[in-house]
Amino acid sequence: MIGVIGGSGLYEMEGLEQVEEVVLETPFGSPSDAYITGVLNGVKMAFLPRHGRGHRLLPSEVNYRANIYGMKQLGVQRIISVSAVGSLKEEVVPGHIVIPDQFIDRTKGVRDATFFGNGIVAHVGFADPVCSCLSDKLFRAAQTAGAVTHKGGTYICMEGPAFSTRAESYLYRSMGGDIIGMTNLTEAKLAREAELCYGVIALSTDYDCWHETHDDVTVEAILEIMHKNVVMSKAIIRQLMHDSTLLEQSCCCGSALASAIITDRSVIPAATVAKLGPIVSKYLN
Ligand SMILES: CSC[C@H]1O[C@H](OP(=O)(O)O)[C@H](O)[C@@H]1O
Ligand SMILES: Nc1ncnc2[nH]cnc12
Repeated sequence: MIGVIGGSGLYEMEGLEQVEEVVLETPFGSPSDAYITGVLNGVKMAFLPRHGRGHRLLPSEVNYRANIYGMKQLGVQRIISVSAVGSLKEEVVPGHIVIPDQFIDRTKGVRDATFFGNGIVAHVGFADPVCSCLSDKLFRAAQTAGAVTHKGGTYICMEGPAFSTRAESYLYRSMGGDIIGMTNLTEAKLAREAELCYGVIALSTDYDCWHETHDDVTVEAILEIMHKNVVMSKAIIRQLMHDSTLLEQSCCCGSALASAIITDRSVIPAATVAKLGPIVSKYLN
């Protein structure tokens, strides 16, 4: 099953058949909203609006653990994130798509970004934080759907909710950032821990506040361009469902925990084992 997490401007997926609304509770609390499951072009899909329907949750308030855990419970193996981002590069024009392959963490540590703790320690590899196979497919689907698409790029993940200062925006450019947003890094970490492929369709909406001849970013400007971009992101997802290799797994996302759990199995508390069951059980027996 394919999971789609819709960001700013993408709160529903049209065109699904056999639609069901699934309300889940997880050991990590409530996901952002009910999951919408269904079938798109013959492929099973689960959709979740990251900020909830009506956009009620700040980037720091989103319960990323519950969202990813819920996807795992539903049987999802690959997650596609659709996100609005600011552009930090002249050539990433608002309206373009970026399929990022790196992140720089500028969050402030107030988010829960691991499933581990409470008696079980694991350190997953995160050198390549997105699934390159899924990202390749997203790139091809975006190009076929007619979007100007940039393959690869570094996503700066800031805490927000206020946008960056001009000095920060210059700094992020000098650090090699290509795009900036507030959500994807946390999700990517949790998806890796849950052994799910994770790929991003980033929709460039603005030039943040570094560009001399473009206005500073505002929510109004983002939403104006998002209305057009959301149509494109839906077209890309529909296109992706036609990819006959979509469900083939040639990456190693599905075994990310194989050498990551360091804790002696005999000392892991039973309650922790129960809580993390869908994620770790195959390594504890
Ligand atoms: C509404 S603009 C700022 C907001 O948009 C992006 O969210 P998402 O990644 O969910 O599309 C950005 O990260 C901020 O949360
Ligand atoms: N300039 C920006 N900064 C952070 N998040 C964003 N999302 C869209 N545009 C953004």
